Parts: sequence; structure tokens; C-alpha cells
Amino acid sequence: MQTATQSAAQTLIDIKQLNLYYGTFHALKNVSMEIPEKAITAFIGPSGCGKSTLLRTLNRMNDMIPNTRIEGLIAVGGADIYSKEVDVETLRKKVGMVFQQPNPFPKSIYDNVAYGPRLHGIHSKQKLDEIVETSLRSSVLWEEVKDYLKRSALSLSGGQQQRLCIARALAVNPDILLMDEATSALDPISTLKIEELAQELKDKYTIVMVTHNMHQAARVSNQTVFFLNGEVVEYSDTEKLFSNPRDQRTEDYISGRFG
Ligand SMILES: Nc1ncnc2c1ncn2[C@@H]1O[C@H](COP(=O)(O)OP(=O)(O)OP(=O)(O)O)[C@@H](O)[C@H]1O
Repeated sequence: MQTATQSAAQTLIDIKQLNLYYGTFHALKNVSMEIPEKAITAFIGPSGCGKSTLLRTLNRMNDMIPNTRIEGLIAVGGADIYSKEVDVETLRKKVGMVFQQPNPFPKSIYDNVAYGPRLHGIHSKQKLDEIVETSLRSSVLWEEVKDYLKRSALSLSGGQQQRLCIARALAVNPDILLMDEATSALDPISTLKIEELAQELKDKYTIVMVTHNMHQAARVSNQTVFFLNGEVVEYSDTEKLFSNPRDQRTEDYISGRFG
């Protein structure tokens, strides 16, 4: 079982002996780890090593990919998320996701954020107004858009769109936020804003991020997991992984010898 060494925090996500197959291709091999709550955990590793695949298993986005099979256990807050009783919509409300390309709906800024709460049965204007404001404040977008809430979300810049997508995820009150290369389509200033935002959000949410950018993982995360060919090579506190890796392959990767 891999855990980050110095973390005393509570485990929120417990992954045990997880194997995932796309058809006959074995994409995740015996992955076990405990991810602590209210911290940022980064997944790093070369292209194709399974980072996004593992991230998708955490809110069952892999259910949508045909011929995918998993073995093993993933528990969130102690409950098996692959058990038959689990309602996947409720799970995805608790485990929100932000993607590489900002993907706001072609609706107003307000309606993007209100979309999830409405879907879950909230229709009071006053309540929706409150949720929209709180979510946009949490994603540090409120001051920029408060006078233009009826404008199309598509009129925002890429970085603002990504913060809107984060607000949309926060609006349904998740416990976990998954970020799949959430800054890789953004300019450096927007990237920095999202990184600062992630730092603020980790006080309230558990964040798991996939990043191609090792510097980002080093700057932002508390724990880092290094993957290679579908296996976890090393899982440590970020500072330790980058300053004193246990495994030669980690050292080779972080020093730029491959990947
Ligand atoms: N839908 C799919 N069907 C078949 N194989 C897939 C599918 N999605 C991913 N794979 C394969 O599984 C492996 C892991 O892919 P994954 O996207 O998880 O890697 P990654 O580490 O996130 O890569 P990247 O950094 O390039 O996004 C790769 O070999 C990939 O080709």
C-alpha cells in the first residue's frame, strides 16, 4: 500500500489493488494508494502511463468508455463507489471534474453555475442567486463577472472559462475536485491563477490533479504520485519526491532523463 510518508491527514480516497483493462490492454496494474482529504495530490508521469485513466475511475467516468473492465476497490469516505447501490449521478456530484479544455455550456455565466443545482431540484431564485455568487467567489471569478452574469459564458477568456467550470463544479457542493490537465490549454497568467485558486480550495476540498508539468506538481501539490506503464512507482510528500526520490526511475524522470 502506498501512502505519502509524512501526511497525518485522514484518508478520503482508498484505492486497493486496482486493475483496469481497455479490452485486453492492461492500463492500470495493481494500483493501491490512500489519498488524504483537504490536500492536493498530483499524478505525474510520461504520456500514456495511466494518470487520466486513474483519475476517471474516481468518479466513474470510465463507465462511459466501452470495453473497460476494472478489478479491485475504490472507496470514498469508506464506501465502495463501484458497489451496485451507488447512484453514479450522486457520486459525480460529490466528485466533480474539470477538464483540459474549458467546456462551459453555451449558456449565460449564471446558467452555467446554476445548472447543477437546478438539476438537483433547487429552483428558488434567491437560493440560486446565493449559490451562483458563492461559487463564483470561491473560484475567484465573481469580481470579474458580477455585472455580466447574463452574458454568454463563451464570451469569457479561456482562463475565465476554466474558473467558471470550477465554479460550476463547486455549485453542487462536492467533496472532491478532479483536475485533468486543467491548465494545459491556458496562458501562464491564467495558469498561475488556477494554481493559486487550487491552493485556496484545498482548505475545503480534496483535490486530485493530473499534470504534465512537473514544476506545477512541485509548486502546488502536497503529495505526488509518479506513474510508469500503468504502475505506481512512487508516492511521497511532494517535497520529498522532488528532493530525495526513493526510486531511480523517479529520479530519472524528474531530472528530465526521459518522458
Ligand atoms: N478509451 C481508451 N481505449 C483504449 N485504450 C485507452 C483508452 N484511453 C486510454 N487508453 C490507453 O491507456 C493508457 C493510459 O492512458 P491515459 O490517458 O490514462 O494516460 P495518461 O498518463 O493520462 O497520458 P497523457 O499524459 O498523454 O494524457 C495509454 O496507453 C492509452 O493509449
